[in-house]
Amino acid sequence: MRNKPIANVNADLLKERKNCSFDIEELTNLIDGGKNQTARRREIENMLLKNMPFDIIPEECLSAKEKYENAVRKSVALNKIGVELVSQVTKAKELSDLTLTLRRVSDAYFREVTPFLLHLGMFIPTILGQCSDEQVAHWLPLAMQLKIIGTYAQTELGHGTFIRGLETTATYDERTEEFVLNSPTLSSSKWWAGGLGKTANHCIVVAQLYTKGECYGTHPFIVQIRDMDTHMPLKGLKVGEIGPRLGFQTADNGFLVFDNFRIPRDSLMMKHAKVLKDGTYVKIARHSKLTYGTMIFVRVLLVSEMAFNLSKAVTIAVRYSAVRRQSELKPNEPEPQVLDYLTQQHKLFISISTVYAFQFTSNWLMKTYHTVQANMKHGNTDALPELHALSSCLKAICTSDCSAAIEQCRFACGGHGYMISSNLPSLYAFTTATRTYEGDYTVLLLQTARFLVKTWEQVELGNAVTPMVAYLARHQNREAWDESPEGIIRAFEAIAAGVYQTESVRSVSFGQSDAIKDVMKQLSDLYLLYWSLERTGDLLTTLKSTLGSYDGRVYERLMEEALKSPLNQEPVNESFHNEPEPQVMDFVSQQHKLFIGIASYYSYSMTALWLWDILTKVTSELGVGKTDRLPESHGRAVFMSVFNSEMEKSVSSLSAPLQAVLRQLVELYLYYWTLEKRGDLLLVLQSTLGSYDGRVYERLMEEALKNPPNKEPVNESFHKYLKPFIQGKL
Ligand SMILES: CCCCCCCCCC/C=C\CCCCCC(=O)SCCNC(=O)CCNC(=O)[C@H](O)C(C)(C)COP(=O)(O)OP(=O)(O)OC[C@H]1O[C@@H](n2cnc3c(N)ncnc32)[C@H](O)[C@@H]1OP(=O)(O)O
Ligand SMILES: Cc1cc2nc3c(=O)[nH]c(=O)nc-3n(C[C@H](O)[C@H](O)[C@H](O)COP(=O)(O)OP(=O)(O)OC[C@H]3O[C@@H](n4cnc5c(N)ncnc54)[C@H](O)[C@@H]3O)c2cc1C
Repeated sequence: MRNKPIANVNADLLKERKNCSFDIEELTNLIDGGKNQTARRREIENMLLKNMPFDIIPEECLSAKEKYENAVRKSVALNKIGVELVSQVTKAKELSDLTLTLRRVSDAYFREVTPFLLHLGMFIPTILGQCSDEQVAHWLPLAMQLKIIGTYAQTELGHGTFIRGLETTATYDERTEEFVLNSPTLSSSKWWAGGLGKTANHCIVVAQLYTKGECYGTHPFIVQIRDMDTHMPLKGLKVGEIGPRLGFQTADNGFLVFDNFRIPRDSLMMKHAKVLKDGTYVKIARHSKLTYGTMIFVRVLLVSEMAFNLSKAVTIAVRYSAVRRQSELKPNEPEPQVLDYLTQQHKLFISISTVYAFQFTSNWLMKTYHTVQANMKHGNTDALPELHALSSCLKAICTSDCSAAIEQCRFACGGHGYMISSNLPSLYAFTTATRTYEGDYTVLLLQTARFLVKTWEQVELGNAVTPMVAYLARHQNREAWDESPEGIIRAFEAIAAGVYQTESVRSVSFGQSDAIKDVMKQLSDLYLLYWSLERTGDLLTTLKSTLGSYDGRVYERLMEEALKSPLNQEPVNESFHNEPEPQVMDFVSQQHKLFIGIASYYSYSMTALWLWDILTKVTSELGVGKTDRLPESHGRAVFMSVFNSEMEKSVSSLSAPLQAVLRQLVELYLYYWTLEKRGDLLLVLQSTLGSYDGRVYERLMEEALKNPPNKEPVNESFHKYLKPFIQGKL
């Protein structure tokens, strides 16, 4: 059943909806994956609407502590319903649909995120992907029913990207059949894990595994960190909240430090490697990077997360643009809806098509992920490198594009878009973090480049490559392909666009009406055209250069091109008879280049005169050999102040017009360098990362320890909500 129409809807919005060229319900079904899925989603939404507590005071008006407690209160209520619903599900497909629906609907209750995000998004997937069958049988029911609450602690103060550089150690002690966890340095402190600060009582810890005196690299361990009854941190651990951040304010991201903390041998997640009782290390995995599996899974998830978050932002911006009227186009006529401005449409429409590009690609990527997983169950890991490259690339691009597009949506809403209540700032804060976490943007693109370069080598050797990269061979036959980074990136953009094109066409090819097909085709074309224009430079398949041609016929080509110029098609241009061409001096960009040169000349001359006076004094006092080069900013300050004061002294006797010109030059010099060097001018950095002494990790930890949530070992929401929930008494 469709949702009931709401009374008192803005007339402009009603008008826009009336103008829609297709059946909205049909598109809704397409997005949900079918009529039944739409009906099921609405059923769950309605049930949650009836049972979930809403905020009385807006989340953003609460203190950090209250925000966290409020988030726990709502998470517990949501998870109670979620656990109940999950227990009724029998099929894997139903479970994944349900999880997706819960994830989507949960956003109605959290402007920020739930402290359970890592439990659901990484703890459970890691149990599934890294535990042996017996371990899954033990841990999964506890995690699914939220009898335990977990997180994923891989990143440390000193290392996030370079996983092999992690410093936390897990040393096997065969006498007691335990691993001993240690954080040997400050930089080895675990940092960032969501839910770790106050909420989780279990944690997946990634540590360097040592047994019989040998290091076997990083491995995941499942570790209890807090007492199940009192919630107090266990002995041998220091755990807390890392402090305020741009977004994720209710995710209680935490730190964790180990001091000879002992855990049983079977805490090692043993799907891909085991340590026997006597300390013998046994490798099971056929591929050395299978322990990185959860990261691939979350990167795949993030493509759909970006589609969802951008869809919210662009819905907000489009609706508001229909309601908002601004500016007088014609006297005495009503102000137009801002949606009618072409420039506004330019901001919004590409975001709409991007949402569909992401969603279709995400559906396809998830299917690909499951196919590769199924093959790996039978021992075939051949497709893993490509899945890694593909998920890395798509995750990097979609998270980056999504936060940029949300920023555009905010711009499209003018000043009101800056209000927290518009939800656009929170959406931006959430998505901009995704560009960094689960693999930094640049780093992941470099992983993809590495794969492409290797593929390219195979192509050159004439070896077969997978269908997804077969175009590399096609390119090679047609023309000399540019193997520069731009060329590689361009090739991957072509893949992403290709997937979208084929998937969107495939998805709309059955059942759907012509009206929907038309709209989808338009969106698809818009996405392709937009990016073709954005990346015109990358799309030029030859260098298109007279100077860089393969045959080196530089002068011949220059002349050939010159003769093609339309100006050369007539011997005398009509401007000879009519208006003269402007002098280049009249172009502002030319003035920009020249005037600062003139101002600098005066500045240097004045400073030179002044410097000459003091030079002898300085050299005799310090000795020429000992004087260091002046830092750039100091030099610039000298130029400015001398120019300013010396100019004042010298201009007083000059005529008024010349004085005015010279004063303008002083101002130009000062303003130019103020703008050029504004970064250096911010003297008070107020930053843990940018302090003069470089004590980055010490300062991060000092700040974290000052954090109010760390003043009490157990937050009261544990006794009020978490404990009764975990113990089934709520
Ligand atoms: C209500 C319902 C809710 C439902 C859930 C909702 C979910 C919502 C979604 C959000 C979910 C959770 C929030 C997440 C919060 C954030 C969590 C985190 O950030 S966890 C930490 C993540 N950390 C990273 O991603 C680190 C990034 N670094 C790396 O991935 C790697 O270190 C590296 C790839 C950069 C390099 O690794 P390294 O070991 O140094 O590799 P080498 O250079 O030695 O070798 C490269 C070699 O390995 C291949 N490789 C690398 N990675 C993989 C992989 N994952 N799989 C397969 N192969 C891999 C690579 O291709 C090279 O191969 P060669 O053959 O040698 O070329
Ligand atoms: C909101 C949020 C939540 C998080 N949650 C978790 C969590 O739950 N669990 C967890 O374990 N972690 C978590 N993280 C940590 C996250 O995974 C890391 O911050 C991320 O992987 C980036 O690593 P880094 O911080 O070490 O950055 P760095 O690697 O130090 O990056 C700094 C700069 O160096 C560049 N750089 C680094 N290496 C290279 C290279 N090889 N080539 C070129 N450039 C390079 C990067 O591009 C970047 O510009 C979270 C982070 C955030 C922001």
